Amino acid sequence: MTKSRKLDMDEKLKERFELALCGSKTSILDWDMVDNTLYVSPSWKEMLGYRDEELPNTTHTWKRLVHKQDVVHVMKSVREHIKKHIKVFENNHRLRHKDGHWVWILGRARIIYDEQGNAVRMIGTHTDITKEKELQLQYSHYAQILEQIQDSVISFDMDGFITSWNKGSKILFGYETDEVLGKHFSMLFPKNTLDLYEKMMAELKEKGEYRTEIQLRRKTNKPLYAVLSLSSLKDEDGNTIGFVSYAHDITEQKKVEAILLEQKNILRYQAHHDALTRLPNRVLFFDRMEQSIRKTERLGKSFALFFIDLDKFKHINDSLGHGIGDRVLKVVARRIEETIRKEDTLSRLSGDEFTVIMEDLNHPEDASLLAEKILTVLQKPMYIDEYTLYISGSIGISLYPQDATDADSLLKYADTAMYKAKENGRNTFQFYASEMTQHALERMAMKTSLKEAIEKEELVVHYQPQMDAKSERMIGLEALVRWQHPSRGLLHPDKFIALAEETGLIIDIDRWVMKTAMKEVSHWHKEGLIPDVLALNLSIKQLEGHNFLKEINECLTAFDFKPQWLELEIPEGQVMKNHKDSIQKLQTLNKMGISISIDDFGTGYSSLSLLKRLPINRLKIDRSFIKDIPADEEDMAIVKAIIALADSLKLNIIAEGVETEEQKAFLLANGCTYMQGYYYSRPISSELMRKFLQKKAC
Ligand SMILES: Nc1nc2c(ncn2[C@@H]2O[C@@H]3COP(=O)(O)O[C@H]4[C@@H](O)[C@H](n5cnc6c(=O)[nH]c(N)nc65)O[C@@H]4COP(=O)(O)O[C@H]3[C@H]2O)c(=O)[nH]1
Repeated sequence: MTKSRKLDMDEKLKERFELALCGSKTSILDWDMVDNTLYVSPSWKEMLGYRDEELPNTTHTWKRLVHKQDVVHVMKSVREHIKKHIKVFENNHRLRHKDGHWVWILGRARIIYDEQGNAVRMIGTHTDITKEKELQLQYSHYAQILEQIQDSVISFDMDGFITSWNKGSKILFGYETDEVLGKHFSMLFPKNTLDLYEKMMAELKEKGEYRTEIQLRRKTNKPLYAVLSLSSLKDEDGNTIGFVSYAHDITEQKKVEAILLEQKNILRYQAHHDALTRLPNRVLFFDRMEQSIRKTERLGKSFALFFIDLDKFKHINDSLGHGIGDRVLKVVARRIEETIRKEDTLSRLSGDEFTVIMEDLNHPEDASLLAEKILTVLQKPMYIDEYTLYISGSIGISLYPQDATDADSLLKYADTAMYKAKENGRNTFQFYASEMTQHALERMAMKTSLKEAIEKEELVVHYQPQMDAKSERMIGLEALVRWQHPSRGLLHPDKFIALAEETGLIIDIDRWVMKTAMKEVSHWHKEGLIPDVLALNLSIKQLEGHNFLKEINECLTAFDFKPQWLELEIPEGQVMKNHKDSIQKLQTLNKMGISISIDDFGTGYSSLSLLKRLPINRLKIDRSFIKDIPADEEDMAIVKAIIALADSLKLNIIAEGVETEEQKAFLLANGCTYMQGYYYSRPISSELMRKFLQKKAC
């Protein structure tokens, strides 16, 4: 082959090479080591921002552009390749671009040796790997940052198994990498929070991220609170391939917060409480007043405000000193606190002035009962050191909303009333509206005398017959209590039963009526008279009493009274509030053969389901529905509906308050044959009833 032909071929080969590499980031270099010339393809110069003619094809060109720091290791690699220590030359180095920035190059080449084994030529490629290098550097920086940060960064796969664990995680959780890789991420959560963990993972999977403040678990089990951020890890196509967790330790911050909160609470407590008695002070008192006003207004109820001032407290302070005075105030605070209910608020306004907000007031008289109790506990002797002290208080009471609807006025009025109480001789209470005091005092006097009435046997039982209007035959009699008051004459139950119920005296009254009536009726049976069934009014309080079943059994035995002679009437309004225990008792009584009837039926809105559950034999139509028959069509419709209801529930029915022929006729026409009322007889004394029965027997 001629020399010119060979040169031609070389040129063509180079051209093909150039063509093949065109479009890639790779250029050719051909170093003739004998004459030290360097051929570089135009794309090489282009890669560095130069036109072909701007750079001479000499090794000097490369030397001029290479980074000083890289020259040594490039040349070292070349030498090692020449010596055949490495098969292929491969090296990364930087060349300066015309605009000054550095281009990272991957150089690959091979040495060509002549027959004597001398290196004569080195041919290879230069590839621009700047982007890859930058990415690699960036990645390595991120990896270093991740490794160095103090916070925990953990990744885990879709099934929750840990796939990476940085140094911060070791610090935070105390586990070495090999202790946790492949373990489940949930191991970092306290056992009692695993529910929370499940919820968190569900939300993370749904939304792709989750952030919370949470308690986590260290290897040592020492408390760890962290801000935990979780997010999903995605592949190039956006599919979730796992999750990454970032946890920042806030344990110390939490501790500080807890201390600050405690201090804040202490300061708040101090600002709202009296240091001596630990009761709410004036500030908190007004706050509670506002709350009570809002609540009471919403519920449409009322409350009472008590202003309590100790009588002659100054005297104790002056004569025995403030130390003793303070201890007296503490005792007073404790005694009042133990007397009021939990929902009431006792405050100390100043010195010896206390207030009580008595919530949820049903009757203003309840306030007088509490005032009386407070006065009583205050009067008990106090033993302080060697002293036995007797103190008393004066109480003023104002009522929301009757007296005023704002806190300031209520306090002012209670204060005014308290002064009136002092004027009236101390150790007493006074309502702001003076007629209330009168009323309360009357009721209290009534309560005392009612208590005595039982002991003094001032109560009497009257009986009212119950009739079968079809046959005009007597089917039973209802016992109704009366009070033979020494000064006020014969009092009917409407004057004292409500008070007896409020004070609990109803239990004693009902017990007394039960014994008296059973004894008398049993006697009549024995005499051969036929009183039939005795109906007794039963207060729910009596039914709820622990001994009620025992007491009834004792009466049955003592008076030889057959259970089927007895009927117990429970007012519908009280049945509604009844609970399981009482229903069981009624069932027991019913099984014994005692009848149960619902009194005043139609006034208490009892539900059908309750009626079905109760062991009832009879409904008593309330007399308010009978009163206006036949004038009131609505009442007639109600009575018809009650009769139909009793019919469908297979219950016996009786109407009370029957006074006229028309009422009787209406009831008979509509299927109610049993009646009770003035039409037949008013309630009469036992003496008259006995005569009535005797006449009937003849
Ligand atoms: N206007 C009018 N009234 C009639 C007529 N027929 C009967 N009455 C009255 O209606 C009341 C019927 O008793 P009640 O509904 O059980 O209603 C009773 C009952 O709920 C209660 N009560 C009476 N005695 C006792 C008792 O010993 N214990 C308990 N817990 N409550 C009792 O007091 C309520 C009232 O008793 P009383 O005043 O005796 O009133 C009785 C009776 O006198 C009538 O034709 N016209």
